[in-house]
Amino acid sequence: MSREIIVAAAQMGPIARHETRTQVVVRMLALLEKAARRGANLVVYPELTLTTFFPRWFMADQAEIDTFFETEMPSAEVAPLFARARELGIAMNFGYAEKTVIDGTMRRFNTAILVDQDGNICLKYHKIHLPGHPEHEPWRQFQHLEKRYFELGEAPYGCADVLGGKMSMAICNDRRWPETYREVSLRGAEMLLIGYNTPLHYPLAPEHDHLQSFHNHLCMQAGAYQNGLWVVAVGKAGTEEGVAMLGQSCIIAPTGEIVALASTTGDEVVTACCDLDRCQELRENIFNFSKNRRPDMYTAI
Ligand SMILES: C[C@@H](NC(N)=O)C(=O)O
Repeated sequence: MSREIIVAAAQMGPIARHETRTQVVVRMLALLEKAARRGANLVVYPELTLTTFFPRWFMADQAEIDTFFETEMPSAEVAPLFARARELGIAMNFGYAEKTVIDGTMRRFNTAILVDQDGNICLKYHKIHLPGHPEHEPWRQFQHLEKRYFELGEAPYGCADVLGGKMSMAICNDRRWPETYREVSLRGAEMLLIGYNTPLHYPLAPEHDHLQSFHNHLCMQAGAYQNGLWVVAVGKAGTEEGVAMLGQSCIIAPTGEIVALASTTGDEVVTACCDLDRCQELRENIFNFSKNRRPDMYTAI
């Protein structure tokens, strides 16, 4: 089997609060068709793809909060996306807010799924680094209440065999942590799929606002290179409900080079042919873990 796959980063422009899941799926389908015309085998969408980034609002009413959550996947609204991707033989990754019963308890997670080319969900991930704050903080221009609306994921990063390669997922803030890349790399991942929603304004350190796109690429390019894996990073971009969100969705080679980069902040597909064997360029050389890594010396972690 060929180790080259064509990957599409399907950036989404803003999604308004009033937009329905059905309207969003129409946009996702348009991106899927565009990716298919470019021969894509895998399409990657943003974090919380199906709705606006609702943690920007404080809501006290759980029934209102739950309108942003999915209780089944594929839901009736998302089923046409699954059906079309399966028909085209395309695997996909997207994020959504998940409400699910585990051991008799209602749980809520910021979730990503990997759907294989036959339409089966082969990997699910619950975000483990939840940014923001749990209480209403009116001094902020907008809220970031992920710590209020979601619970921390309790399972480590997973890895699945898809399209002849080993794929892992992470979500948004996870990409800033070096442990994320090392964890998935040690678990064998050759490609890491990341969706994000990143406001350009960071209320805790506004003096860094101008560095958002630099920090975005800095951590992912370093993570790709230091672990010898492909990174596919896809944002929900543009001005969403008055909040400017980072675009710059990209595909990064194991060398750390950006090989595809979105140039708008709207719905846009960028593609790259990714040879999974290129991971060996790093893993057999400078980052040959078994030969050169010194975990016995890293006692602080
Ligand atoms: C602010 C935060 N957003 C997110 N959705 O996790 C990040 O980009 O790190």
